[in-house]
Amino acid sequence: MRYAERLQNRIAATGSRLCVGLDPRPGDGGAAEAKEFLRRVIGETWQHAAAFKPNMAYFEALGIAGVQVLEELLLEMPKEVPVILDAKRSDIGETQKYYAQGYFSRWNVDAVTLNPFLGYDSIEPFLDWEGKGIYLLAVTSNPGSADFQRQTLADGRSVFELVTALGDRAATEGRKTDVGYVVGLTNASGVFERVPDAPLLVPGLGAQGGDLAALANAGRNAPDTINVSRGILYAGDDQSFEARAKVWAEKIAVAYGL
Ligand SMILES: O=C(O)c1cc(=O)[nH]c(=O)n1[C@@H]1O[C@H](COP(=O)(O)O)[C@@H](O)[C@H]1O
Repeated sequence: MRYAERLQNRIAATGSRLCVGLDPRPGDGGAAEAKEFLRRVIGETWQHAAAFKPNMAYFEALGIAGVQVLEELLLEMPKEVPVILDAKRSDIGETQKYYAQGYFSRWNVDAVTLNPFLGYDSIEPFLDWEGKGIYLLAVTSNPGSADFQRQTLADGRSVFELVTALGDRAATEGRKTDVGYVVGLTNASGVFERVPDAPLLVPGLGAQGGDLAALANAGRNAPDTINVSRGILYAGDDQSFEARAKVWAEKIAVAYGL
């Protein structure tokens, strides 16, 4: 089964497009504390999760022990929930082969985020993996997305459309891996309608203040997932992880008109 189909099935089974971001910020307890914390988060939220998204940075920051925690958690995660590894890798094709092998084969994650700046040959090592997906950074949620991504080219296209052209090329070539895009909710104005069919990973909700109204009436049918990390892990209210995930999943469903 292709990645997009698997994700679509998960969304249909749960009625949720919530992607639970796994970005731990432990105290003095370090990697061991992060592991126990994330075990609780995963155990309480998975039934409301269309996907989980661990971001490599938060594990690498804890050193080898942190990466080991990620490796162990990947083995423990409920098999029903696709895992998007947020790695944002970018390198020459020869090196990317090893990232692809590490993530798709050794760790067996379902999808990864990639930075497309090095062009098509840099993503090619990720394109022939049955059942896997990649998300290319198209319009990110930070203010700097205006520096390159939302600039307009002489022919009227936006720079991010050069990114979506890479996915179109992969589809035309009949590659096995599904190509989706990262579109930050905070900068999504005018973007959703230009990528009608691709699966989107949409961060920026919660702590970054993205407005779900940007999704309403977008008329999307693709298997999009909307990420919330701090809004579930560190909301600073007296709610459980489960209650927070449920509320976000419901808000997203309403915005999508599910
Ligand atoms: O690729 C991403 O997931 C990503 C892209 C982007 O444009 N903006 C963005 O915030 N992210 C990631 O999404 C998560 C957002 O976390 P919260 O702001 O805590 O919900 C972090 O892991 C970010 O690194």
